[in-house]
Amino acid sequence: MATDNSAARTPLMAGNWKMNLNHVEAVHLLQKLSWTLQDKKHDFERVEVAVLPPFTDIRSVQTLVDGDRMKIKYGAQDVSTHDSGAYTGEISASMLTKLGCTYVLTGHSERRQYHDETDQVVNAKTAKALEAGLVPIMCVGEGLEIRKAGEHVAHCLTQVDAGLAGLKQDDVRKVVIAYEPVWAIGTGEVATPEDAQEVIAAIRGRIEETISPSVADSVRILYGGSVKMASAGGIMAQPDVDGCLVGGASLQVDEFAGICRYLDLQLGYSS
Ligand SMILES: O=C[C@H](O)COP(=O)(O)O
Repeated sequence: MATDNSAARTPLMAGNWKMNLNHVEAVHLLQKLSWTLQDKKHDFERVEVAVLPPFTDIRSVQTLVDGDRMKIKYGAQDVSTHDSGAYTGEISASMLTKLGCTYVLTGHSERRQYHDETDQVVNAKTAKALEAGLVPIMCVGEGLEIRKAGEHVAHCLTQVDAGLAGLKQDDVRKVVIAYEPVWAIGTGEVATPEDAQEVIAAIRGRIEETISPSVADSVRILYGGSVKMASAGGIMAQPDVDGCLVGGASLQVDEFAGICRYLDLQLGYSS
């Protein structure tokens, strides 16, 4: 087992807006989120907050974040495996860097499922993101059948191994991994905190074994799947969970702000 170094890993709450919000709605939501968190005196050093808008909103988000000197970070939901050229519809990692993105999702289950992204494609996207100076949030997770068969840990570890294949140790240290059981995404079914801890601890253990204990201690591993304000505290209480990747609830400012403020809410500072 890796040493418990959880205190040294800054929790990350990332809101994946998926294919929602036009650029006007995006600006409105982000302004409201920033005001809400500032009103509540959110400490961005203690819990990092990021939003992942659709590509078409990123320029507006950049202008707002820069103009208002917001501490909220942002990123994209996907990236090309190519650098440039005749790849119609693709967006390169360097284009995202130019727009001030910090993060990019790779291997989200909706990309794997609806766009046939293989582990090899996820690996190539993760490598491209790192090359361009982005932080990949690489997603892994099992479907219901795999969970029912009790093969969820092995399945996720295979995805982790393949997604990180060939990366340098120092690059792996920068990667954020998100464990998202597919059966819990957008369904209202939340994995229990213990379910999340089981897989996330196994992922950390695998990185310790195959890469190094120090990298395993540094890598942030998030949980995603129907996270709400009410469930965030229990999930975050698990020693290996370093944050949440939030879908639906990130479109509701009060819910997402509540998730970002899970520490204050645990302590009873609700207003
Ligand atoms: O990227 C986010 C995940 O797919 C979770 O989505 P959800 O919170 O709507 O279940």
